[in-house]
Amino acid sequence: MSNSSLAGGNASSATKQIIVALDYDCAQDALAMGKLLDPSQCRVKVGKELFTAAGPAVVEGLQTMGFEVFLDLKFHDIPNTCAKAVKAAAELGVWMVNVHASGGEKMMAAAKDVLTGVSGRAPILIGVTVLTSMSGDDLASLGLTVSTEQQVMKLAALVQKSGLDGVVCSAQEAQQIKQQLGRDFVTVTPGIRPAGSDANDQVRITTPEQAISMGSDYLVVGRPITQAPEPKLACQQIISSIS
Ligand SMILES: O=c1ccn([C@@H]2O[C@H](COP(=O)(O)O)[C@@H](O)[C@H]2O)c(=O)[nH]1
Repeated sequence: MSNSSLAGGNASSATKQIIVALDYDCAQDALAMGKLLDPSQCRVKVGKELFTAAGPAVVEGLQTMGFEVFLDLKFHDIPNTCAKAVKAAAELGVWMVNVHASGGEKMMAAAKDVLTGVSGRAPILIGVTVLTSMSGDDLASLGLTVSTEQQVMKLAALVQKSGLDGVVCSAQEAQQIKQQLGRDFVTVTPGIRPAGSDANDQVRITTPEQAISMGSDYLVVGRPITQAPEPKLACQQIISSIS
């Protein structure tokens, strides 16, 4: 069974819906947080800061600890370069990888195509729609005169047309995406904030419970866990709140 067929519509009844964002500047801190977490209860995300600082070795280290890794590098380049980056990610054995939907259909289709030639289990490939840190005003400053919801839906449809498995979006848009693009189309939602916690630089936020009720498949949670006084407890509380 491919990774893709394990995702989407099945995920809401499965475990491991929490993806902890390990936004650190060195492998040591990321692996130390990994030791506090349980790979049978959550997945982890390696993003631009950690990967740039620590490279593929940190991905391998987390995999050795038993974690499935979402490599969140949001590739956005010409089709050939983007596809080769996705292939390199697949060869690292990551569980999920992403590209920016605004790279367009040709870029996304090339990224999907390259995975057919990868030996072993291909990663779930998703497209980033509108960053959860962005508001309608931010879109307007880019010359986009549509609402965030309209832009997310437009890009999500393009992601699906390009053959990818799903999208990164806010949980606020997850319900509409599921209604229009089908329940098997995966929704991965950052901007998760337990009630009372600081929004930081996030704009389109929901609580974990709201995200699940809106149909989100995977909830990306960083600072509410990694900067909590007791990260292990914070992670367990979020898992309990959606179980
Ligand atoms: O639209 C997006 C896409 C990616 N992210 C990433 O998710 C985490 C969120 O971390 P928090 O500390 O919970 O805010 C972070 O790694 C982002 O790069 C996102 O927030 N929004």
